[in-house]
Amino acid sequence: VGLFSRLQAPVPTPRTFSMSQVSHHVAGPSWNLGRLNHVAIAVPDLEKASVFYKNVLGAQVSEAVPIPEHGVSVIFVNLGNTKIELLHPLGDDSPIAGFLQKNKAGGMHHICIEVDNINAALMDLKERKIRCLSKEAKIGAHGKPVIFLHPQDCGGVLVELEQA
Ligand SMILES: C[C@@H](C(=O)O)C(=O)SCCNC(=O)CCNC(=O)[C@H](O)C(C)(C)COP(=O)(O)OP(=O)(O)OC[C@H]1O[C@@H](n2cnc3c(N)ncnc32)[C@H](O)[C@@H]1OP(=O)(O)O
Repeated sequence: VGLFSRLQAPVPTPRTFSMSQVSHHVAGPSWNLGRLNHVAIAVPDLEKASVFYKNVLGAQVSEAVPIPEHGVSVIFVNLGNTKIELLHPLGDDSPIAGFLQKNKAGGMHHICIEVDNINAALMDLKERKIRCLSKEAKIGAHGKPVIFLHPQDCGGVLVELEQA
């Protein structure tokens, strides 16, 4: 609720965020929200999903990349202005195993939005009682620091923030 009510609150002085070519309103006192980095989709069969995006939709699709620190294997689908991340569980306690148990056919798992200062975002969101799912930022799929925000505090959507 906090994140959304804050985004809807009147913004006194719109400023631009130089990382992106698009103008964005100020997201907080010391950090700014940027582009949509990716939409992540959990899939029960990575190979099948890869074939769908590559051969049926004609997208540019990477090889599968194991990311043991996050308990997932990932395939990146390049869409030009953003990416789709196809996620499959890796290891015994993958954070997406439960999601796939509940959503057998797979489904949209999270969105990832860039920020210009992940540590400032983390501190600010904690103060606003938005639950961050790790104590500090971890290195994400693109080699940059990321944090995840609890879906129950973000309108039912698991939100990842990535340092741009
Ligand atoms: C490589 C990296 C990257 O991109 O950089 C990645 O992708 S790593 C991608 C994988 N890593 C992560 O997801 C890390 C952050 N995720 C987590 O810490 C966890 O998965 C949670 C989001 C806290 C969910 O934990 P867990 O599955 O144990 O709990 P749960 O099943 O009891 O779910 C608690 C509540 O959240 C909801 N819930 C669970 N997963 C959800 C999701 N993906 N989207 C929206 N809601 C979700 C459940 O329906 C439930 O709501 P109700 O209580 O209303 O029924």
